[in-house]
Amino acid sequence: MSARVLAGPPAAEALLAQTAARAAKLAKPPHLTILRLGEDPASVSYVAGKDKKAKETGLSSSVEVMPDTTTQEALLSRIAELNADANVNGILVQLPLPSHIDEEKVLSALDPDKDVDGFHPVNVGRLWAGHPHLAPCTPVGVMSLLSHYGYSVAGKRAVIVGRSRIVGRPLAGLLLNASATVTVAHSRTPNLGAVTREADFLFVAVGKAHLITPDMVGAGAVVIDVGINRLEREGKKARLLGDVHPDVAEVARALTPVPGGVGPMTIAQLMANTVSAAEGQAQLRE
Ligand SMILES: Nc1nc(=O)c2c([nH]1)NC[C@@H]1CN(c3ccc(C(=O)N[C@@H](CCC(=O)O)C(=O)O)cc3)C=[N+]21
Repeated sequence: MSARVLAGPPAAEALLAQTAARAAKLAKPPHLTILRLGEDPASVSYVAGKDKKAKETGLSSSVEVMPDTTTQEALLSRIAELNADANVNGILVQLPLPSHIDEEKVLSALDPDKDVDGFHPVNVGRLWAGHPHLAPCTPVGVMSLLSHYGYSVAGKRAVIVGRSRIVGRPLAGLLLNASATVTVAHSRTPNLGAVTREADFLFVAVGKAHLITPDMVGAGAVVIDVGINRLEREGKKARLLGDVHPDVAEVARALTPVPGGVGPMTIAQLMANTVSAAEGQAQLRE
């Protein structure tokens, strides 16, 4: 048996088409401002991808690059200006930030209604209270990938490996809101395989290449691989490896590939969140 491949691009295209239609109904195209500090190559490439996709989706976007020596004070004051600018609907501060900057402070400084990453404590609270407005792009993208391929998690056992702010934690909230029975495993979980084998839906977001091997997956599980591990190669493009070993395809019912699985959904969901932010702001003005 070989698992069904849950490809990201077709699901992302469907979400982008819906998002473009919503954007077109607004008085003007929603605007996303992306702040990037420094020249980390992965950040340069991700930010360029987001900017390009925004424009392809009929949104307006701009990228502001600040030096990696930017002080926290200067960054916070730019964020305050963007918060106050009625022409800016969404703000994204590309992570990771340079080590002299307090990430929590920066993320908490965003206007929660412009926080398209969904990392602000108000948005975390909305998610866990069961009524999300802007929730983190990767986990929301995972939920829409599942529904695109016809899967419902209601009443099913969902196991998440990883408890990050960006993926594990918010995914737990979303799955709970969708009526799954949710377990969050992490680096201190003893006998991880015994926990993951119980999953009907297994989500892995740890950042350890090929952590999940076939013996850790129950027959017929749906496996979502959120890991992106860069394997640098001499003189060649880095190879991307997931957190799930490809041989898991021999036991799982369905599996997302890396690359070409969850990654494209993250970007598509960022566009959807930008439109949601603009819609929310238009309602507040009514
Ligand atoms: N404030 C903030 N918000 C983010 O959402 C955010 C961030 N910072 N920092 C970095 C991570 C990473 N991230 C990805 C987005 C798309 C792909 C993606 O499209 N990946 C492709 C392959 C891309 C490639 O070839 O490198 C794929 O998996 O098929 C991956 C990773 C968003 N992030």
